[in-house]
Amino acid sequence: MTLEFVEYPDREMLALSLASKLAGQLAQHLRTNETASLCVPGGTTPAPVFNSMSGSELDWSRVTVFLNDERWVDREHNRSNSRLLHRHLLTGKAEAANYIDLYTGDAEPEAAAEGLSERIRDQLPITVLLLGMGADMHTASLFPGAPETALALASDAPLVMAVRGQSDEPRITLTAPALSKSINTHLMITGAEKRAALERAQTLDAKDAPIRAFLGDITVHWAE
Ligand SMILES: O=C(O)[C@H](O)[C@@H](O)[C@H](O)[C@H](O)COP(=O)(O)O
Repeated sequence: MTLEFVEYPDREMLALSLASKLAGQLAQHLRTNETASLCVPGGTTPAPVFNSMSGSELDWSRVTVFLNDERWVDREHNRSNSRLLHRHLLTGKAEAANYIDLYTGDAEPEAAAEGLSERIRDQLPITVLLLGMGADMHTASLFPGAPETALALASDAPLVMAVRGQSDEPRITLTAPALSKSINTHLMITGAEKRAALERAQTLDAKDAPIRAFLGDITVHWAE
C-alpha cells in the first residue's frame, strides 16, 4: 500500500500532467483489454483536467465514463456534475466515449440506485479512478458522520447509494466496494486547506474522514 504525493508548481501544470497521466493509463489498459472505465469527480476542481483530457488521442469509443457521484438535479442545473462533464470532458475527441449518467430523471435517487448498481457492476474494476475531496474530508458523496457513510463503507454495501441531508439537494454516490478496488487511483486537491485536511484524515477513522478509505494505493496530486 503506497500513498504517493506529487506536488506541482501550479494548478495549470497539475491539470496538464494529470490529464496526460490518466489518458496514458487508459491507453495502456486498452493495449491488452477491449474496454476501459474512467470514473471522475464533479465539483469545482477538475474542469481544467477534463479540458486537457478531452483532446487526448485515445480510442474513446472503448472507454466508459461515469461520475463518482451526482447531485439529484436536472442535467441543465448549474450544480449538475453531468453538465460539467459534458462541457469539459465529453467533448472533442472524448465525445466518442460511452457515458453512464448517474442522474436517471427518476423523482428520487433511491429509485435509481439498484439499476445503476447493475450498470456499474459491469464496469468493475474501474480502470482509472480520479477522486476529489472537500475540506471536510468527504469524497464522492461520502460525508463525515453521515448515516449513509457507515453503510457505504461496508464491504457488502450496494455499489450505488442515495444520500440525503448533506448538501443542497439529494445525491447519489458510488460506494467503497465500487471505488476501492480500482486498478489506478488518483486524488486531485488544491490549496493549503485541503492539504492539511488530507494529513488530518490519515489520523482519523474513515467514517469521520471518508477519504481515508481510499488512501491505500493512491497517487495524490496537489498544487497551491
Ligand atoms: O459532486 C461533488 O461534489 C464531488 O464529486 C465531490 O466529491 C467533490 O470532489 C468534492 O466535494 C470536492 O469539490 P470541489 O472540487 O468543488 O472542492
